[in-house]
Amino acid sequence: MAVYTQVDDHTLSAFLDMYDVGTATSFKGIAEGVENSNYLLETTGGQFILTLYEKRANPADLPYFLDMMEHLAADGMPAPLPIRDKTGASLQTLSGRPACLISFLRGVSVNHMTDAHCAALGETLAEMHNSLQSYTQTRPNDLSLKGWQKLASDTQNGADSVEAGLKTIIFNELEYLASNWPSNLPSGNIHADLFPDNVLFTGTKITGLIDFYFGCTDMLAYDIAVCINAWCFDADHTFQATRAKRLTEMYDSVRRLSAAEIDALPILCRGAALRFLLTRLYDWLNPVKGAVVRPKDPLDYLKRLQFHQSVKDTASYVV
Ligand SMILES: Nc1ncnc2c1ncn2[C@@H]1O[C@H](COP(=O)(O)OP(=O)(O)OP(=O)(O)O)[C@@H](O)[C@H]1O
Ligand SMILES: N[C@@H](CCO)C(=O)O
Repeated sequence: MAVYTQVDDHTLSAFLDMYDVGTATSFKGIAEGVENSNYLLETTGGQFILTLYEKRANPADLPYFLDMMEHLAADGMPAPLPIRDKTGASLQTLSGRPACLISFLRGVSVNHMTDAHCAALGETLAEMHNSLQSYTQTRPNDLSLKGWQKLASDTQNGADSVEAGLKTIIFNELEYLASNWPSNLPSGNIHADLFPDNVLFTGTKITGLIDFYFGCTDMLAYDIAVCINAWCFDADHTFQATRAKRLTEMYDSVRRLSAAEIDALPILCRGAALRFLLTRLYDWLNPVKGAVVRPKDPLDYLKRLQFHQSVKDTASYVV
């Protein structure tokens, strides 16, 4: 359960006094998520999510994430709106942690992804990228090549205990990516972790994009590659080409993909697969003491990586 920091009623009421949101009528910890403590809060003024940022969040990055959400929400995108307190600040301190109140978004995340969900995702992702063109803050992607190299070193002693030969696979892939990683593709601010649990749907309409805490400045097409990995494989790790094609087709209908971006999709998908393989491997080998949440299986992303390595041309991903 992702509630690491408990907030008592007295502390909550003093916190809410700083805002114009009324008084609490319901306050419950949310079980999903692993990074931060999240509460669902209902007040006489509406429904909100209260997040307390835990140790892995770098406080210096929080204004970038919150302003990104605010920019998107102000532009009509289905992103949470950080609520400003009576002094105009959206970042606060609560129970010794940086904390923020954001608007509650309706919708449910899907476990069974369909072509229609992926089409909606492609369209919304492109709209988000277009909107973020006018978001002027930047944040380097610390989970790109350099970050992967560090994670590979940090996990090299344990990798083969998870799967024989995994260490060699990781280092060979890193060498390939380091020599071939694209550098001249259109870039901007991206979500970088738009997994199904971070997208809320009502039917096949997207009503929420959440969890912007890996947001960063990188190649826009890398965000598509993250989504292809997260949305276009079945539970048995079989690639679902039609889903990927609907995703890229609808993306392209909103923001035209250049030939260079399309050509780069196979390598970007390899990089994105390695990113989640490495972070999951690190978490698998370094479980947090007392955590109830089970680490996610790194090998899901080894299978995706191996699929992308086998791809001969971009026809697998685009119409
Ligand atoms: N604005 C929102 N509107 C509705 N529900 C939300 C909102 N923000 C978060 N949630 C709910 O809280 C849960 C956890 O949120 P989030 O994914 O941001 O947490 P996290 O600890 O950063 O998770 P992760 O492990 O995915 O990084 C979500 O799965 C969702 O159920
Ligand atoms: N979405 C990630 C966790 C947060 O980065 C994963 O499934 O591995």
